[in-house]
Amino acid sequence: MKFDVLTLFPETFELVMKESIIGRAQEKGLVEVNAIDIRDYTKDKHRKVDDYPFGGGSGMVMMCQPVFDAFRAVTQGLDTKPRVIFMSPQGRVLTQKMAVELSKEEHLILLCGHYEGIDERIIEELVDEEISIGDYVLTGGELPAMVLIDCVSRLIPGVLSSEGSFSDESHFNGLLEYPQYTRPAEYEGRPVPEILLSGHHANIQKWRAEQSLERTRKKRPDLYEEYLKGK
Ligand SMILES: CN1CCN(C(=O)c2nonc2N)CC1
Repeated sequence: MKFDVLTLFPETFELVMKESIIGRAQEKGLVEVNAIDIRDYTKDKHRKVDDYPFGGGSGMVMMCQPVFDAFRAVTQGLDTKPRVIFMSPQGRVLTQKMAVELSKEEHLILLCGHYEGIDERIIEELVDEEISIGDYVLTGGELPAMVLIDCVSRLIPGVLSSEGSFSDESHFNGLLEYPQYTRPAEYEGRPVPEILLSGHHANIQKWRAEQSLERTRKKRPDLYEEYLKGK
C-alpha cells in the first residue's frame, strides 16, 4: 500500500511515520508513505503557495498551480489515476468500515490543506473524495492524514504481529472491545474478573462477547442500534 501525501509540512510525516507499527510496516515493505512538499512545485520566486481569497474574507487560500503540479509529478507515468482524498471537515467522517474499504486500494494520494482552505478548482478537478476525522476544525490536514494512514495501514495483512490483533478491537465488528486486564491479578485490592483466570477459553470468549455488547449499549447506543439492525 502506497500513500503519497501532498503537504506543506513533509517533515511532520517523516517524524511520525517512521515510528512504531507504521515504521515497521515500511521496513517490511508492506506500506510506503511519501511526503511530497507542495512548496517544491510553486513557480513563484518567493515560494508562495497561498493568496488572499477572491471576494474578501479572512485568511489565505492554497493556490492551484503548486498543488496541480505536485499532483502531476506524483501521477506522471502511472497507468491509472490513484484515488485522491482531500482531508476536510466537509468530508464523510472516517469510520472503521471506510478504513477497511480504503485498505483494499494499492495507492492513495492524500491532499493536506492548510490556512483557510484550498482553491475549489483543486477539489473539482483532482479530488475523488473528501474525508473528515471528525466534526471539529483543525489547523491543517496533516494530523487527519496521519490518522487515516494509521487506521488503514494496520488492516493490511502482515502489518500487525498477529492477524487476530484487530479482530477483537473496538469497531472491528461494530462493537466496542471488551475490558482488558493484565498482571497483577489483584492491584490495591482490585481483583481481575475471576473468569479471566479460569483458563476456560469458551467461557472467557462468552464473557468477553457479553461485555462487548453491554459496554457498547452503555457507551455508544448509536453503534448498538446499528449492530442490532445488522443482526
Ligand atoms: C484546510 N484544513 C481545514 C481544517 N481541517 C480539518 O478540520 C479536518 N480535516 O479532516 N478532518 C477535519 N476535521 C483540515 C483541512
